[in-house]
Amino acid sequence: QLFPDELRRDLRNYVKKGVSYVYPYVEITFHEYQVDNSFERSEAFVSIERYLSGNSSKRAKRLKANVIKGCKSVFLSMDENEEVTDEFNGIQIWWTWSKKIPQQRPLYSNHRDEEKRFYRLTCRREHRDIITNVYLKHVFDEGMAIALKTRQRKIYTNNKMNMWSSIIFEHPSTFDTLAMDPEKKKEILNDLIAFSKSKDYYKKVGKSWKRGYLLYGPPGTGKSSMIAAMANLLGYDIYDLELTSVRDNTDLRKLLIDTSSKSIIVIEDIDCSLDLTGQRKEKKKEESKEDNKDPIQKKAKEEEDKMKKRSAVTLSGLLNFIDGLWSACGSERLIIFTTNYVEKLDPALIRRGRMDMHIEMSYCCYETFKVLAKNYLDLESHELFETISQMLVETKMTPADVAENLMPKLDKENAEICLNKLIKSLEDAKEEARLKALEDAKIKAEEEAGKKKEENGEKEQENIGAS
Ligand SMILES: Nc1ncnc2c1ncn2[C@@H]1O[C@H](COP(=O)(O)OP(=O)(O)OP(=O)(O)O)[C@@H](O)[C@H]1O
Repeated sequence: QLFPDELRRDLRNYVKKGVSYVYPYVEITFHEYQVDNSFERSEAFVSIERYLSGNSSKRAKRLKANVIKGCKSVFLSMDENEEVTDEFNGIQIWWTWSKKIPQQRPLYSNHRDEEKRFYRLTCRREHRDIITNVYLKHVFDEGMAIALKTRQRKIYTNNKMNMWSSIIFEHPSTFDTLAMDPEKKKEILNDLIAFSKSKDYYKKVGKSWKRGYLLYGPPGTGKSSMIAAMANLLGYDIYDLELTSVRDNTDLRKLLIDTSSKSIIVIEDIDCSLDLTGQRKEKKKEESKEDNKDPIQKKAKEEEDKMKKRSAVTLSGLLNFIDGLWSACGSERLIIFTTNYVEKLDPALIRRGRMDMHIEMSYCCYETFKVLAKNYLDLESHELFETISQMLVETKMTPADVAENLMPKLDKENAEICLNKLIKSLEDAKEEARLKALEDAKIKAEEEAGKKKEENGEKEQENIGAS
């Protein structure tokens, strides 16, 4: 008690210095909160926690189990004062988790004033450089990768306040369940995997790390299923952008900035979203054609136009969104457009470089059918396959319609009943197509006859005028 405070402090410092002189180890401490009044956990601490969760669950004897918000599995971490050993390039590293409780508690304290949690890394002094320059980067990268792998993925959509709102994304579609030509599927799969591993390549060629896909084809051919399969393959979030709800280009840019890396930005049915079709010059011509349309079609067109007019996003705004300067914020991103009418789109929007890969999702072929039969009926072959194969050549049916027929509706519906149901549907579709072709031919003939009559009438008028 008589020993003065200053002397005690000096003495402690000298002892520490003396010990560190002979102590062959270096210690680095990572606190949970870098600044005392910060509410955000330090990124380094969180990464170490993730990294050690895999490591410590194998080696530590006492573990804590937590369920973390946004994480899909139970998270294991080492318990207090537990030590685990890690090895990196033949070097041993020791990690401990501990906490300090201040002796004097402030009057108004929160939980972080009470205990200060930290990880401590210990390594031999001669390894200091490799640990600080290489090992720690490895720990942070691994921690980040584990966080991405174990997080709950989300699907976002833009709301009226021009912000993203999200729910957990749990679509079951994968490349195994996706029915399409196997060669094409393999090509897309390889392209995606190559993209996800090309960080350094994109840096080398001076391009931001993103890729555009255009998915086109009739409704029900699996465009949305393909997007879900892509997201599941790469572990990306999805941002489903509803362009008609975006007021103008500034709002579009804001939404872009608010997206995260490792994500897919989707604009579905882009031909219906905005007046971006590049056919504005032909509008007048089209308008005269509109007058001849039947009232229901006309009304639908008017509704579509009204939706488009609500937004002031322009084609150039959208092009900037895809590959302007702002698009470089964030990385590892796919931009996907889907459309049922690829010919309606402005060529500038879908040129290579913007939409790097154009993928046609088409009507069901035999290969597509075989995947669906395997998925829905667990069938790899059947005597009716031959008949179906021939019918699919003659009749156009979307995979969605084929799938609907293959799905057993009642318990008593077995595979054969479902296949026969499909055959009946294909026959009906074939007959329908035949009748429609006849009807179209009749209309065309009538139109041509009408045109001829008009021309003859005009000629007669001219002759009368001349005479
Ligand atoms: N190629 C496919 N592989 C597997 N299932 C498919 C495929 N195409 C369609 N389906 C089935 O049909 C349903 C509808 O398909 P999906 O929504 O992916 O089509 P789409 O082309 O996006 O249609 P739309 O253009 O109307 O949005 C899916 O839920 C899926 O069950």
